[in-house]
Amino acid sequence: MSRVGVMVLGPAGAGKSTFCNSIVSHMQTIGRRSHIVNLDPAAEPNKYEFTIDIRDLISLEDVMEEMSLGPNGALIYCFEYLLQNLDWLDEEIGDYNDEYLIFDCPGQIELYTHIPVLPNIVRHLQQQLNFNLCATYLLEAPFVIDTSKFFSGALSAMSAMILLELPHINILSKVDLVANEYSKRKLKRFLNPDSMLLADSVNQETNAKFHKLNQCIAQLVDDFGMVQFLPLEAENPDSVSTIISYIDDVTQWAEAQEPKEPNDQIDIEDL
Ligand SMILES: Nc1nc2c(ncn2[C@@H]2O[C@H](COP(=O)(O)OP(=O)(O)OP(=O)(O)O)[C@@H](O)[C@H]2O)c(=O)[nH]1
Repeated sequence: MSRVGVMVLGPAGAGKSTFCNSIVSHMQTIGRRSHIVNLDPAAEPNKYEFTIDIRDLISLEDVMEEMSLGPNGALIYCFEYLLQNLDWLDEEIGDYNDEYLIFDCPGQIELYTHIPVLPNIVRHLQQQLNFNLCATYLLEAPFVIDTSKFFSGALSAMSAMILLELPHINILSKVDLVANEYSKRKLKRFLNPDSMLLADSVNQETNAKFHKLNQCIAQLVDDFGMVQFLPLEAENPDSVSTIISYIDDVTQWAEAQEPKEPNDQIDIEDL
């Protein structure tokens, strides 16, 4: 039997850690055991204690100080160090067999959009540790409600989906912050939007020389089936429970598929 894990991804401040905590609260309510695996070497203290914490292996602060690196360089260093010491992760994950592992990932989206650090960790979890994984990608609803930002967010989500090659669920977080009626109506258009209509609306706000480009981006987002988002209100148990049942459905569906041939690790030089 494979283990189940959910990767929680998205830009800084999108609500990833809050969502991880909401998952743990929900699991406690339904009597299912779950654990947070913190993969952010610069994480702040969290409501629920991390069961597994990358900072026990390496911390951003130490790397910045000892290697005289800035925060971004130090983050990459931490992940390369983790990749070289995956036996640490194997040991930490050890016997968590029937339990639900929630991987709280750093907000620097370059780690899964530009360089193959997280993809390689994902491959390791799948192939060596027999994980059945699902990726969730959070974007803030108040940000995305501006159509041009919707496309930039959808493209970053798509980039993560392509690089990680996992069953993928898009989530619009902080929907409770979308307060007035006009914005709420607008938000509905983004949950299951018609990207071509959205492109028309961006076209009304942008210079004509960009219209063809807007149309192409909308087509791309449409072609990749990136247009569905689930609304999340982290403090609302019903909203969290709906998303978790989607995650369950998607992971069970993925498990039922034919196993893929193991890929080699992705090499930075190949990108
Ligand atoms: N109103 C509201 N605020 C939220 C929600 N989810 C998260 N927040 C707030 O948004 C802020 C950022 O949330 P985090 O969970 O720390 O976001 P993160 O994505 O883990 O941030 P990084 O670790 O910096 O990448 C915090 O102040 C949260 O309380 C939500 O559903 N509604």
